[in-house]
Amino acid sequence: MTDLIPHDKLSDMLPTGWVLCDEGTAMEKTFNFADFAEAFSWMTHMALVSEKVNHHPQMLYVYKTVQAYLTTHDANGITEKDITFAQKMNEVAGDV
Ligand SMILES: C[C@H](O)[C@H](O)[C@H]1CNC2=NC(N)=NC(=O)C2=N1
Repeated sequence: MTDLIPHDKLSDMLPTGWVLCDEGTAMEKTFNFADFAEAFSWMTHMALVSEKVNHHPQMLYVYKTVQAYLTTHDANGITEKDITFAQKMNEVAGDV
């Protein structure tokens, strides 16, 4: 079982652009890409990464904007897995 990160520690651990939501049980970020192809390629890349690490974000796209949402369902809150995955999302997306 992956451990929940204590709520008071969470804010300092969020990667750039990510914010807490759902009463601190999840985190989200909106990515704005140059065009649809960029957005969807990134989503596909992240989907393949999520399969590799067995941790799956929620992603909602509207044309070239993607809202990413992370929580650890098994723990009903935010764990290291979410923080690490969010960092990876930022890294792959670049400065968007
Ligand atoms: C059975 C499977 O390993 C689990 O359901 C994994 C899959 N991907 C997951 N993704 C996320 N975001 N949270 C989980 O708890 C989780 N658990």
